[in-house]
Amino acid sequence: MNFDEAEKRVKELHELLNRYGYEYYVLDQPSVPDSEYDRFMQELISLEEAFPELKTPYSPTQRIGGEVLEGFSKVEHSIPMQSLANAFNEGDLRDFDRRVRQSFEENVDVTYVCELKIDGLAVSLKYEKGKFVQGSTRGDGFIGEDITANLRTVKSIPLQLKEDITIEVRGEVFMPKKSFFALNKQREEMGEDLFANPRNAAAGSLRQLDPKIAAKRNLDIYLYAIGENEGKTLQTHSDGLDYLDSLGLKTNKERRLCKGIDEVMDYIAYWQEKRPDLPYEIDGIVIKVNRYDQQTRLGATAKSPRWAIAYKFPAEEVVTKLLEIELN
Ligand SMILES: NC(=O)c1cnc(OC2CCCC2)nc1N
Repeated sequence: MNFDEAEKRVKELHELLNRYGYEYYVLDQPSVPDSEYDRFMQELISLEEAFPELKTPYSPTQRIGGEVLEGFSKVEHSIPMQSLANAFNEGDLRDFDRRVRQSFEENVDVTYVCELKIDGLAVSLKYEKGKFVQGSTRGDGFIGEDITANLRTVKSIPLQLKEDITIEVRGEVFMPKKSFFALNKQREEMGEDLFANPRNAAAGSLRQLDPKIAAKRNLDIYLYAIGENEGKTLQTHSDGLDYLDSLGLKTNKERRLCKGIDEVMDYIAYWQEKRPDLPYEIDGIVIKVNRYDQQTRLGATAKSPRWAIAYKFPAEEVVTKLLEIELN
């Protein structure tokens, strides 16, 4: 095979492997057996060995970096990553809804987007012309740490978007419950300290200086906000999440548009009940005003947006928590 044929085949394999990876890790609906994916990956590795100039940082073979980092450099968030104010009961939620509605002329309808509050680590992902170029932790909301090498190992984070646009997105990296229990079982057998919960396990994994360790931790992600966006102009948060889906980014499908606070209450009651059946941990529900123009009107305090609030589930009884761990 000459260089031109190899170049053409490498491009085909990038597209195939990115598509199969997306189906498997983002949609959870693989269209081919793992053996076919592995065969194409092996073919790409061989071609990159035979033609090194065809190996690019965006190749699916390059998810797991080589070197162990000395440390993490700092990253400034051009748009601060805000934190959420908390609500602990129905009264807090109705107060929030009243404050929102009173900020507008009488009887304007406010639609909310309700999302599961993933209990993980908030991160920012930057894509330039469709390529994943930088990932960072939230840090203090203004300055975070560059953990690009570790985030590249998260299989549900695409190295290449379906559109060649420049966009910054935010989301939560988490460790599924099953992976958490398996990791702690392994650490127990090795006489190592156990992680207290999946959130700590995810945070500890992303703090590893060696990407090969992060790569073994089965981390996953749900994106839930857009920062800088040179792509499509959007009117609502719900459209924003659908846009992220269209780019090949992973969003949580349990989100729901709620017309008014009573529907929000129904959604919360449903998930308070169904929460133990989820394959990942959530610590509450995030409620956001859907229309971006209404979000802008509401603005933010020094720390948190006035157009969103986190309803926190009451801390579970330790007994049920331990039982849950045993039963899973
Ligand atoms: N842990 C979560 O699942 C989560 C956290 N934060 C947000 O939204 C913040 C981001 C921008 C202002 C509100 N949404 C979420 N789903």
